[in-house]
Amino acid sequence: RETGLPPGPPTLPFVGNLHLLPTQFIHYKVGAELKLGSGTAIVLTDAAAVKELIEKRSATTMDRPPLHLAEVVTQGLNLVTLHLYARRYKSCSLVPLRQVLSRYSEKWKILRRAAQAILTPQASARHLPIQQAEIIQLVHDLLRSPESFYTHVQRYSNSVILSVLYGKRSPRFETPETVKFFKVEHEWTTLLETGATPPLDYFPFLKYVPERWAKWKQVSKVVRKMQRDLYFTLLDETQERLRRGEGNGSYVEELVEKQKDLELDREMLGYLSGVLIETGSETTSSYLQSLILALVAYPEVQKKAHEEIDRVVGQHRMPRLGDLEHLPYVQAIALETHRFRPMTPYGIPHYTLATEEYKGYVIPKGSTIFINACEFLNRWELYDDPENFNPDRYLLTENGTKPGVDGSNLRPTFAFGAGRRICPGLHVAQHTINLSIMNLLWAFEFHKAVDPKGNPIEVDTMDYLSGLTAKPRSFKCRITPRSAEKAEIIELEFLNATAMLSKFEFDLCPEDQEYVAKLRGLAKSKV
Ligand code: HEM
Repeated sequence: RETGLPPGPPTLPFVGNLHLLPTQFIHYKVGAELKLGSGTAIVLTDAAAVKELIEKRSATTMDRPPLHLAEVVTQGLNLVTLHLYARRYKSCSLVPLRQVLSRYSEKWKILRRAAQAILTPQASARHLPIQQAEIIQLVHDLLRSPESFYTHVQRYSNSVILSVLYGKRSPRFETPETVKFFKVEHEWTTLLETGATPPLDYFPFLKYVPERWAKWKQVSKVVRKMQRDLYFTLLDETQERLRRGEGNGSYVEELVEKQKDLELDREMLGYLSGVLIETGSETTSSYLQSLILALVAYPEVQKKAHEEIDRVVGQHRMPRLGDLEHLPYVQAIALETHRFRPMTPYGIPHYTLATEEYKGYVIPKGSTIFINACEFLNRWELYDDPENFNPDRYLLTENGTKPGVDGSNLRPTFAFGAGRRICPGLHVAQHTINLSIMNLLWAFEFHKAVDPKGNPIEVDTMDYLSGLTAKPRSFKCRITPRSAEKAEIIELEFLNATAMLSKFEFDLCPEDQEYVAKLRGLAKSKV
């Protein structure tokens, strides 16, 4: 360990602290500075440090660490992982380094600029009608088969994002696009898991092991093919519909129309939109699964939310986004869920483009920076009883901190990252989240499931899957409609939503067509 670095645990020869990188609950296990192979990783556990280093000094901390697998699989076109120094060109004497660097940062700028097109609140608002119709299907699905809530939520998040991006929805969890997405996502995240491949980014010579001995190279090719098949089929279908004059205002249509101005070639267009499905789908569904888990574990929170929603929205109609400003407790639930179980507990790592100095410590150029949100969002000095799911804290102070404590370095949007890499899907995600919380709590009570002897089955709010995003392991719960009148309203609203949903039901496979027709027929017979 070089002098001047922040303190960290003892290192082993060659690997440094690589062996300490846990695969599960990473956020509870590591401290301030780690040596990863010959590289350095800094773990920020303080909101002031995030504000200073990731926001104010964003120009030098905006990069992502090199991820050779992403290079191989997406050939430098994954906006999330795009590393501005393309290592594979570094030693190439034919192309001057500066030219290569500027080509890469140019590519990132182009992709990011195009992604900003859905970042603005105005642009996101355009997609509200389909988001509003999709939440009605989720509520209807939960009414019909509440035991499948885990996959209903996954279908819903995936369908919202496919509708927003490509104008094409998924009415079932078994809809071919959704099945393909989950298959690709599974293969891709398995490949990226710590330990699944040799540490290629810390020991670059491993990249040159011939394919017959490096299974990861074969798997990478398969994943690349699967991703391209999904991304480019969806892109081609959207372009074809646009040519037929059957556009419905999706994000990709807008990109296609502005393709020249945005300087996007076909490859960039395909990957940009594809990567947005990847980032937008499971983040939102994991958030909603965490929310349901917390609601089951904390019935008193539901009670308060029910009282507020009944007072503002009443019994006779479903909530709309416009109700949100009159529902401070619901807004507090949204924030508390982000604090209680941040979706990316360790953020998505940043990487320094230049050496920085912070509070007397040196952060060398080329350091990976993790934001340990989970640690500082659970600090006893800042929060009252932080291990408790208690939305009331956000009614007392803006950032949920104890009254009298300085919480000015925190921000309610921290869950979406910070600086120049802040999540571009923030507004789309917040609309989905807010519509979901209001409607789920208007319609249902979430209880513990009971075993055959009638005893409640406890839920464990710490039982999460391994990985860099926080997804609760599948759990059991009982979801019941709050009244017979509400159940009837849900059937009626589901029928009324047909007009909007069917605008997004292009080229459905015969099974999907049969499914939506049957579902709507059933709803008709009930109203
Ligand atoms: C609950 C929902 C979501 C959460 C909590 C979330 C959180 C995050 C976080 C923490 C980052 C890293 C920011 C940083 O590096 O500082 C990020 C990046 C990103 N998110 Fe989200 N996100 C969500 C939903 C979405 C949605 C719906 C989309 C797309 C429509 C999206 C697209 C992206 C993209 C493309 C990036 C990479 C940006 C870049 O590297 O320049 N996210 N998100």
